[in-house]
Amino acid sequence: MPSVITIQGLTKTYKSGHQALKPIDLEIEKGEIFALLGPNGAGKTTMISIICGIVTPSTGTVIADGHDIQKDYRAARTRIGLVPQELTTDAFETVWATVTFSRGLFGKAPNPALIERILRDLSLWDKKDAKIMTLSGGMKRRVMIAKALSHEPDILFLDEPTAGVDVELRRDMWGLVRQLRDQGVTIILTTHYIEEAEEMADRVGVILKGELILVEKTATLMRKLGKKTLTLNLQEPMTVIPPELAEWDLSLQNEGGELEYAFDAHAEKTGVPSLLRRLSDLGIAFKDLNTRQSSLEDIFVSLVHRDGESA
Ligand SMILES: Nc1ncnc2c1ncn2[C@@H]1O[C@H](COP(=O)(O)OP(=O)(O)OP(=O)(O)O)[C@@H](O)[C@H]1O
Repeated sequence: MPSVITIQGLTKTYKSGHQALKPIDLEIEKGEIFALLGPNGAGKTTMISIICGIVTPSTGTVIADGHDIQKDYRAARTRIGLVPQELTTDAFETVWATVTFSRGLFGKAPNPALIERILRDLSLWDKKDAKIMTLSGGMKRRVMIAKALSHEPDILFLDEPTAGVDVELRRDMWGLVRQLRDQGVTIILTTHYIEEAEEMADRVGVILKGELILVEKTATLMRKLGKKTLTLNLQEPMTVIPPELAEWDLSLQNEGGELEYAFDAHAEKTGVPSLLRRLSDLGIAFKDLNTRQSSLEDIFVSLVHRDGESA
């Protein structure tokens, strides 16, 4: 896939002296959904703001759809739609006026048919004459998306699109993002909801303390770093793990009622059959067993943890 955004050696040190971004190199592929995942203060908004021309980088370059975001700002910015975290819309305007005005800001000719389609796609059509202040929080978020799409960008940035929205609206947003991707829009979203990245993104970038520590296809990441857990529901609770089982990475859960074994599902020898044989030899009976693939959340927590240890 050709890349639609090329970031090279991008850094940002704020006037306060705080280095929000360490040198970042990243290619965003055309038509992908890329999730930038990181805890609060990791540098996600800083990175997006630089690409969208709101914050000036300290060093480095960003090329968006063939245009340097600093040297060729207007051309680059026209290709990009931004849905910021904060609602930045005039409360007294109507939905129709504010979305139409946004398109005009990019010097594009009026296109009422397009605005109508965007509002219909976002289920905002019956609110087109409503003043922004009368809308619910979820509706206001949809208006922010409509504004960002009004000038027909090829690249859409969504900064924490579902922070603080209810589960239903989150699902709606996900559906909408997929629909946009199917129309050929490249989507970059920031999130600290792991579930969102796992569910939505083709690729994930993990940013911690201004450093992009990992970029990987979501599926590869899950496969590579993912472990499996085997849980055995014991017939009789255990107080300690017998020394005969020391060679397996076991732990007791639920007051000794469950024996858990964490293993690498891709290893040639998982250790599962030999564990089950040994349990049988020791007369340890279980009522039920199940295995669970570790989620992106487990992976993320272990990465953050690892980073904390090395810091
Ligand atoms: N204008 C500024 N001046 C000085 N420091 C700033 C400025 N803006 C952000 N920072 C700092 O840079 C770091 C990265 O902030 P940024 O907003 O990019 O993080 P984030 O990953 O988007 O976090 P969140 O998920 O909370 O939005 C933080 O430590 C923040 O305090």
